[in-house]
Amino acid sequence: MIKVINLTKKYGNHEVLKVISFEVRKSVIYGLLGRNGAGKTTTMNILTGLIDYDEGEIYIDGKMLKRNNRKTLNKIGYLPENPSFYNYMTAYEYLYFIGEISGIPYKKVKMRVEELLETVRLRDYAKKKIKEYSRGMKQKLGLAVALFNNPEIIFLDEPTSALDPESRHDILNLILDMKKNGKTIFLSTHILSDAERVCDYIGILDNGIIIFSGELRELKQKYIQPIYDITFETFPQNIKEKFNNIEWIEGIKIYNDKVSIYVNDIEVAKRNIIDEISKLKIPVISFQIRESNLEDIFIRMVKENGNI
Ligand SMILES: Nc1ncnc2c1ncn2[C@@H]1O[C@H](COP(=O)(O)OP(=O)(O)OP(=O)(O)O)[C@@H](O)[C@H]1O
Repeated sequence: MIKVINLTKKYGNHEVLKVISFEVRKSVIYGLLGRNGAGKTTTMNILTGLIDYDEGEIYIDGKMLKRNNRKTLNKIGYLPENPSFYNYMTAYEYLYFIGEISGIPYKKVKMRVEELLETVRLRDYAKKKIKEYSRGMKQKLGLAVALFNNPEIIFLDEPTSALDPESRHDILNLILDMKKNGKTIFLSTHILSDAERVCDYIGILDNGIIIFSGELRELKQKYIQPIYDITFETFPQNIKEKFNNIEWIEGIKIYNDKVSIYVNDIEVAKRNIIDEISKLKIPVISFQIRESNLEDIFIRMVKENGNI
């Protein structure tokens, strides 16, 4: 559905996209991951025809984006990171306005507005002024706008960032519904747990290149690694220093009193970990083993790419 070949983009001397290639199949959710400033929004803006690129080729549903702009862009809906609306309008008025500027006959606009309010579950708030909307409601309205022309591909830039957990949950469910309806969804995010929940495919953008593009399942299988999560009663001073030279420990991550120990030889670890922890002489509150999640894998891959 989307094919990007050797795409490059510079701002002055800053090579934001050094050379990136990836493919997105029809009716899947593809998540583009990267740290702040990695070039996610730049990629989105290029793929939605908002900004130009330097070199490379982009195909949307088999048609080259540059040569066939208007026709190709009709297949696309876009929800930018910070959508702006006319805040003095109600959602009804705003969607009617979008219908009018899209050149759709009035009767059809009315039907479409009703449908969309239902789809994004805003019907009960449709007569409220947008300025009174929460961020989550504004995102839903943004989704309705992106869906207005019934596009085949929907681009969502950081759709859940800055939302509270309940609104995030709502938006993720709407994204899953869109996939069920056959849409192809290309989203960018740095909330890795959200990507893990909804994405079938993942692209990791780092230092101007795509260091992985493929199935999330495949990525998790490739990077499967046991991790011990341990919560201590007090901050474990010097744990890094003490555990650094242990061969079967690959890395340690500390968040306050919680420590994650990444292990490369589980059999040796099972026999030795309790011993090593007891040497610290700090009371342990909880102790469990788990497999790596997308966040663990992301950090490891970016580290291997030389950026941490
Ligand atoms: N119009 C511009 N002119 C010059 N530099 C720009 C421009 N837009 C973006 N950049 C730079 O390009 C890099 C990539 O920016 P981009 O917004 O694409 O990153 P991002 O991955 O979306 O980050 P974030 O998660 O913070 O939104 C950044 O270093 C940014 O400062």
